[in-house]
Amino acid sequence: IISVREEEEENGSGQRDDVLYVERSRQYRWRCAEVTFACSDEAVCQHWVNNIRELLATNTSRPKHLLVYINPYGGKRQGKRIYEQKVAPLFTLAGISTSVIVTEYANHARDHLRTAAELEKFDGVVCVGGDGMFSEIIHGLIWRTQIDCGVDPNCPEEALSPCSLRIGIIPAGSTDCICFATVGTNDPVTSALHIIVGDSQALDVSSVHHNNMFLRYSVSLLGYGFYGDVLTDSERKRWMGPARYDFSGLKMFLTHHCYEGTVSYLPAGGIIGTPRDATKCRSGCVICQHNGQLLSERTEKYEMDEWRTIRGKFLAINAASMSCACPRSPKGLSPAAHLADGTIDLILVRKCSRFNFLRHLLRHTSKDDQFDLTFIEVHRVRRFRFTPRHCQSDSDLELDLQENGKRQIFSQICKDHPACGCAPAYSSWNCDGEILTHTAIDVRVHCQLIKLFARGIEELPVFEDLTNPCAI
Ligand SMILES: CCCCCCCCCCCCC/C=C/[C@@H](O)[C@H](COP(=O)(O)O)NC(=O)CCCCC
Ligand SMILES: Nc1ncnc2c1ncn2[C@@H]1O[C@H](COP(=O)(O)OP(=O)(O)O)[C@@H](O)[C@H]1O
Ligand SMILES: [Ca+2]
Repeated sequence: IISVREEEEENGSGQRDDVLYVERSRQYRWRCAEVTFACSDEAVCQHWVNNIRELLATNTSRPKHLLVYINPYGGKRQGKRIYEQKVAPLFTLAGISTSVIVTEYANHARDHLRTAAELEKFDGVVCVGGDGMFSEIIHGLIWRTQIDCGVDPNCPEEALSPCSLRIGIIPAGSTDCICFATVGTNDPVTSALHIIVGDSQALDVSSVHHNNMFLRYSVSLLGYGFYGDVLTDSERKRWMGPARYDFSGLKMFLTHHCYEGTVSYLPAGGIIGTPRDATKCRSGCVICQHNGQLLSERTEKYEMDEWRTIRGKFLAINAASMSCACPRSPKGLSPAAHLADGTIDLILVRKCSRFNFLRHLLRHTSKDDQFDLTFIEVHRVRRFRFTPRHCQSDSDLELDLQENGKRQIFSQICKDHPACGCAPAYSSWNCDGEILTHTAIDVRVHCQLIKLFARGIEELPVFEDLTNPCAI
C-alpha cells in the first residue's frame, strides 16, 4: 500500500476509501493502482483508514524524509522533468517530504554530501541520473562515513565502515546499468515505488587505489581496453546523447587495440558460486547471504588464499562487481555475478581476431555463453591488481624479454598494428562510466558496504520468463 485517502460519497450515502497500492506489471515494472472501498457506515470507513495509516506510519523501513539530487545534464537531459512529472507526485502521495538539489556542476552532489549539515534527519538519498551521478553520491557518502568513523580512505588495507543511509536510483542517464542490474528495468516509476515501500538491497563496493593513494570506488564495471576506450571516445561526443556509446563502440571495435600488462588476483576461496553458474543473483539471494556471512566471520581465510599472476596482451580486462545488465545487454557482462557476495568477476579477453571478438560481444545479447571461447578467462576474485607493461619493474620487463625473444621493448605495440604503427601503449579504466587517470591499479571488494532502495531482480512469473521451458 502506498497511501489511503477518504472521500465523502457524492450523494451523502456514506464514505469511500481510495487505497493506492503497488501492482506488478510486465518485465519487472511496478505500477501504482487504486482500489475503492465504500461503506454506508462512516465510522467503519474511518476505522479502516486510521488502521491503514497507523500501519504505514509505524513501518520503520519506509523513508519519510529524503534528500534528492538531480543531474540535469546526464542522459537525454530529462532528469528534472522525469523527477517532477513521474516521481515527485508519488512521493507526495506517500507522504514523503523531500529536499531537492538540482546540481549545477560535476561533483556538486559529491561535495555537498561530504559536508551537508544534519544528514541524519534524512532516511535516504535519491539519485536522479545515470551511473556517473550514482558514483558521485556513493563517493560523497562513503567518504563522509569513513571520516566520521576515523577510517583512512587512502589505505587499501583498511576495512571500510558501512554507510547507514540507503540510496534510491531514479534512472535518467545513458546506460543506467546499476539501476537495471538491481531492479530489472530502467523505469522511474518502478524505482520510485521501490523507494516508497522501503526496499533494501545491500551492494558490494570496490575501492581502487594506486600506490596507497585512493582513486575511486566502483560498484558495476571497471573496464580497461575496450570499455575504457569506448568511454574516452564517447565523452567527446556527449552531444549525441546515449547514442554516443553505440558510435564509439563500433569505432573501438574496428580499431581493435590490444594492451599488454600483468594482472594479479586473489581468488575468492571458500565461497559458493562461480562465474559460470546457471543460477543468477535474484531477490533474497542465498549465495549473497551465505558468502556475506562467511566473510564477516572468517576474514583470516581471505589472507590464506594465494595470489595468481597472468601476463599477456588483452583486448579487454573487465571487472564486474555485479552482472552489469543493461538494455544493451539484458544478461550483462557477467550474468552470474552477485550484488552482495563480496566478490568481483574478473574477465580477461586475450588478444584475438576481430571476428572472434565480435563473436564474444554478440554473445552478450544472446543466450550463448560469452565465456565459452578459448581467448576468454573468467575468475571470481576478492582483489586484483593491474600493471600496464610500460609500468612494470625492470626485472619484470627482463622476464618478458626472455619469454618473447629479442625484440625491442617499445616497438611491440606498433608491431601488433602494422597498418597504423602508432597504436597507444595504454588504455584507461572505465570506472562505472567515469575515466580513471591511473592505469596501474589495486582493487579490493568491500562486501555489502552500501544499501539501495531496491530488492534485487525478482523471479519472473513462469509465463513471462522466456528462458523457462514451462513458459513455451
Ligand atoms: C556488436 C554488438 C555489441 C554488443 C555489446 C554489448 C555489450 C554491452 C555491455 C555493456 C556493459 C555496460 C556496463 C555499464 C557501464 C556504465 O557504468 C557506463 C556508464 O553509464 P552511464 O553513466 O549511465 O552512461 N556505460 C558505459 O560504459 C557504456 C558502455 C557501452 C559499450 C558499448
Ligand atoms: N550539473 C551538472 N553539470 C555538468 N555535469 C554534471 C552535473 N551534475 C553531474 N554531472 C556529471 O555528469 C556526468 C554524467 O552523469 P550521468 O548521470 O552518469 O549521465 P550519463 O549516464 O549520461 O553519463 C557525471 O560525470 C556527473 O559527475
Ligand atoms: Ca559482487
